[in-house]
Amino acid sequence: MAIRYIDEISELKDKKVFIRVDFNVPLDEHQNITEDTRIRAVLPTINFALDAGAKVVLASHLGRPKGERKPKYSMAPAAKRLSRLLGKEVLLAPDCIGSEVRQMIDAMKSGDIIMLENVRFYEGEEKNDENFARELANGCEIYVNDAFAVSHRAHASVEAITKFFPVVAAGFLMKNEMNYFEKAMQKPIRPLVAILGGAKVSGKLEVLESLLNKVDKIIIGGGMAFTFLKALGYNVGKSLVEEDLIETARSTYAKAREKGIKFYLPVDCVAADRFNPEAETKVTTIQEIPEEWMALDIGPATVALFTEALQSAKTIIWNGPMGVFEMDAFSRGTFAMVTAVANSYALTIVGGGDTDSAVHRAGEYAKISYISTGGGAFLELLEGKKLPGIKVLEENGK
Ligand SMILES: Nc1ncnc2c1ncn2[C@@H]1O[C@H](COP(=O)(O)OP(=O)(O)O)[C@@H](O)[C@H]1O
Ligand SMILES: O=C(OP(=O)(O)O)[C@H](O)COP(=O)(O)O
Repeated sequence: MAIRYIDEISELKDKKVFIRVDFNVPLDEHQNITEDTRIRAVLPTINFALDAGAKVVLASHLGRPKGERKPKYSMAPAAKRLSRLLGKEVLLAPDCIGSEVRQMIDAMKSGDIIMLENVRFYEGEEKNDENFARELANGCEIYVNDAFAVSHRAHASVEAITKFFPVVAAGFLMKNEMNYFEKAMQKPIRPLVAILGGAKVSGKLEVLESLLNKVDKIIIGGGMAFTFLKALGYNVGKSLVEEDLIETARSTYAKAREKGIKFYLPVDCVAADRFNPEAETKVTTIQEIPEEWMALDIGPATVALFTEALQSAKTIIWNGPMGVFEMDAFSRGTFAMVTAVANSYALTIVGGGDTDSAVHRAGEYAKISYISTGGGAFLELLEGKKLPGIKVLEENGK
């Protein structure tokens, strides 16, 4: 079955519409939201429901409170920011289930909006517990999932809850995420180039394996490049290497070559004598990384090589920074790649929290075709997995 979207529901007026959003946003030590992209991203869905006269009940998690009610994980800052963005009062419920919440919802009028407290204050959420899901539905009549970033989790507010609604649909953010993903991966305009970086080799090797069946070129930068370089016999000093994955890296590289996929690895780097913003640094070739030093960014020759590799690309997908971009001394490679991707003529799709933040910091946000709100969810889609939250929408669609 195909997914039904919120604009295909015939009657929203006066209906209690439960919208699962992902307001898992970063907060500073004073509980101020430092980045509200995920809240802005669901405004079209919320506004659509409000304009249609629905009574909107929003549910989200924030952080990992592990089934306990902890004030620092309250949805209060998110509700406040949403209220400002909508220019409209957003009431924060004292909980996500229970009689008081139910009374608040029953008293709602058309065009009202309520934010429930963090669904992860209950263990039932992550356990995908049906009883909790039934309570969480709070007597609402229509379920909408617009929480792409958490759709890889089979949790109660994402999966089990759909059993308790006669009408189940997806929101516009979900639609965008799926559309861009399909454009890039199902029917890509070729050449399709994948750029992978970041630190988590273990998580990304599986992604890479499945990408071998789809892409024309692979560019590997960031920490994960050094496991590959070590597998190819280079001495990479103290650079990040996942020793137990060296064999897998070697066979992945060999498979790529067999398939005729161009596989780009760094040829030079910014090496440092320690993992510190004040470290002594120098640009070296990959062959010359000093024994006790570590590579924390790609070097200028690599930037030139990778930029050249992107020239002919018609579709680019990117996850993971090229270096430790949080420290100025090791940020040039990542920012140079942001520029190269932003100025290419390709359809460009970026996913992952750190990559997203690098694009924002470089001020190139507007030039990227699509920035996914999902990190883990985006990677699981790339791996070819069916996300539980999307599967239930398909099963309950049209
Ligand atoms: N050469 C490197 N050595 C160590 N860490 C690196 C290196 N390059 C990038 N990183 C780190 O990788 C982290 C991001 O990795 P990851 O979480 O896999 O990416 P994303 O969040 O975009 O999916 C960043 O914090 C960055 O500092
Ligand atoms: O931030 C999220 O995912 P991400 O860090 O993979 O982008 C989602 O809100 C999921 O959170 P979780 O990884 O605690 O289940």
